[in-house]
Amino acid sequence: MIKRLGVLTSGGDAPGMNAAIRAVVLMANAHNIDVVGFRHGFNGLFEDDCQTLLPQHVQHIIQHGGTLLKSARCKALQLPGGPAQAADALHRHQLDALVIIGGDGSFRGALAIAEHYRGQIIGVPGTIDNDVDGTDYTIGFATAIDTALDAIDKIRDTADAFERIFLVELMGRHSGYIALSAGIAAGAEQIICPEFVQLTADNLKTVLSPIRHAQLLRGKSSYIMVVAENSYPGGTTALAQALSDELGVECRACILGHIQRGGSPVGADRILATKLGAFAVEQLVAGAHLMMAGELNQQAVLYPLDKTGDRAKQIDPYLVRWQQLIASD
Ligand SMILES: Nc1ncnc2c1ncn2[C@@H]1O[C@H](COP(=O)(O)OP(=O)(O)O)[C@@H](O)[C@H]1O
Ligand SMILES: O=P(O)(O)OC[C@H]1O[C@](O)(COP(=O)(O)O)[C@@H](O)[C@@H]1O
Repeated sequence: MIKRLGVLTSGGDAPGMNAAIRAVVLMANAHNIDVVGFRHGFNGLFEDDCQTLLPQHVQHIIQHGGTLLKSARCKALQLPGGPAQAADALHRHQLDALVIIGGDGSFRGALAIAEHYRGQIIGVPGTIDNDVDGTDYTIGFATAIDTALDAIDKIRDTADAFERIFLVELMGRHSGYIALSAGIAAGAEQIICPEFVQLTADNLKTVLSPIRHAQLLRGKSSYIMVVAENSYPGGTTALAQALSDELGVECRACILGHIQRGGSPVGADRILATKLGAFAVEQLVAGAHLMMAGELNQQAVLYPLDKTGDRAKQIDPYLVRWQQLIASD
């Protein structure tokens, strides 16, 4: 029987986290469950930084980016004794369950706490990277794509005017979901992400040949390469320099950075966050433990928390083939 539950947002913030907090609080309220929100991710457990969350606290936050509870990465949880200390805090607050809104890193932290915690734990996937198994999409991904797209469209205007080659670096840590999706939607000539190729200074040929081919075919014209972060040693600026040296024309790098994490969540993220936040609470009430509330084929599903970081989810093979086809033309 759940009487009190804790909720926190952890890791990289993602648009839609507020919508997820709102859904958790409103669904808990419908089940007469009290909610305590911990601030600054897991740090809130160590620093006793928390607040009661009532329905009026989550009114009109669905449209806001960021997170009402703040987010952070937490070193203390990774120190020896950290998970036990975090579990003690949950016991002290008499919490029967904890909802963690974050990515697979946060879920690893949750699993570490679970070894010492007597209550139930459930995850809700919130990260712009979409690199979590057990859910087709993570909260924040759709908004990050639209934000990146808006920027790339603008870069296209200036690239067209100057007939320049641009490398636009997008986030994703070690996954290419954002780069592939935004690159496809922007009509980028090339997309470079870890799933396609591991680039080094010695194997630039795969990147150079399509550019040279396009130059032969079209002459001087704008050319946009969307590059997932961590795709090249030294980063995208170094890659732009290496390409400039090889091609003898200036290639410009644009690092989009944290802009991709901000902004009002798009409709798809608000809906996903609402569905998964509400489902997480319902499933806790039904007894779920060490699971993530995800969505597969439009169905809310439970997925084992310890499998969410397996990297089994594949980026769309059809779009990969499409991109390879057009990159060679
Ligand atoms: N193996 C682990 N043990 C304990 N805590 C962890 C572990 N891995 C991640 N965490 C916690 O989860 C936090 C968020 O993880 P991170 O990978 O940065 O973000 P995300 O949840 O978005 O993937 C970390 O700062 C850390 O406190
Ligand atoms: O804000 P920071 O700490 O520089 O982290 C940047 C990283 O966070 C992200 O924006 C989101 O990643 P997580 O959701 O896994 O934390 C990554 O795309 C990026 O690599």
